Amino acid sequence: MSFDRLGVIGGGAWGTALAQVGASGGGDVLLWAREPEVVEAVNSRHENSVFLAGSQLDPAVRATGGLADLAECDAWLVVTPAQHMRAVLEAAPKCGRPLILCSKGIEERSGALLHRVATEASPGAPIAVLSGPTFAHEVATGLPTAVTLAAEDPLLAEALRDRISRPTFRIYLSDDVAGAEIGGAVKNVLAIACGVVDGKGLGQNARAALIARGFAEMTRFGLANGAKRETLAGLSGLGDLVLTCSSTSSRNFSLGKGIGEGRSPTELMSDRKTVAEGAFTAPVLARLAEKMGIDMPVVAAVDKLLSARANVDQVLQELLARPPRPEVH
Ligand SMILES: NC(=O)C1=CN([C@@H]2O[C@H](COP(=O)(O)OP(=O)(O)OC[C@H]3O[C@@H](n4cnc5c(N)ncnc54)[C@H](OP(=O)(O)O)[C@@H]3O)[C@@H](O)[C@H]2O)C=CC1
Ligand SMILES: O=C(CO)COP(=O)(O)O
Repeated sequence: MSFDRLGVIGGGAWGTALAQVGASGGGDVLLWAREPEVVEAVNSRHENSVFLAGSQLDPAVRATGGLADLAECDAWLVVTPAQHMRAVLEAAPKCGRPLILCSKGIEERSGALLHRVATEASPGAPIAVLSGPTFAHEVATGLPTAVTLAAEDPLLAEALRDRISRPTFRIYLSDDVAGAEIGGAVKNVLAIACGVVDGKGLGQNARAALIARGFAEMTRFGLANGAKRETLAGLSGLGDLVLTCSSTSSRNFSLGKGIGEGRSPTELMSDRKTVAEGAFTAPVLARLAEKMGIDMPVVAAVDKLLSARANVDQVLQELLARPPRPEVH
């Protein structure tokens, strides 16, 4: 298996940063973006001034607005927002190229993890998942980063790793596709909660407690959905949780911070062009947890805040009034 020419589906910050990684080792990359101004900026000025301003791209990254052009590529990195992945893959040519799913979320209407969505939209395509603590702007400038690449087929995983990894973009392999996806999806919801704590001025003790208790929720949900404990404790789970819960560089954390400062979630969401995936994952995750009988109080609190069924003081009071329980269960 060799993947000389990579396709990237999605011209947001992360798709653009991954395109840069894919080109930095000397291979060609074709980036599909919906917006003509992104295609034009990448092809004529080697930048994506809309979603990743300030990063100079390798000239080997070319952009297109035509999904059909991806048929020329040997494998596709799929980097659309989670809720748009199905529609974009359904519209893409059906040529069975390996798909590396790089988005983080759960499909709202089906409750499906993204590898299931991709399997349904692109039947027969081999699937891998790339996830981890990866702010796009840091990756695009070549700062050291490590990720999990999960695939059921070890030969596919190794071939993809050999094509994509760089000294500053280290790839650790796994066979736990569901585990890699669940960590990335759940941490976005927990990052909103940590942003609320910051915006409300609840202190760093509270944030650390939320990260640890949030990790317990991620673990319970993951284990009930086929994830391995060690994947959840690795880069794509705990690693990404720590990154996203500690920085205003995170869109999810910033959304939560705004809510904690007293702004309305609807107003905050309508103002944004970039995606805060946790806002779409929270309702479906809360619904799945309730249906499966999995205790996820922080996720439920974020869902209530986003849907304006409760305010910050009310969810805080509810969380603090929960009966005492053993830490490990
Ligand atoms: N940014 C990051 O640091 C990281 C992001 N991710 C994940 O990558 C995924 C993409 O995020 P990111 O690159 O940051 O996105 P951005 O917020 O930077 O950009 C939004 C993206 O959404 C696309 N989009 C908007 N509406 C649609 C639609 N109807 N159909 C298809 N695409 C649409 C935009 O395409 P268009 O240009 O055509 O408008 C654009 O590519 C998310 O799941 C995110 O969680 C993962 C790791 C790191
Ligand atoms: O997934 C990310 C870092 O790993 C990016 O986080 P945000 O989407 O919250 O910005």
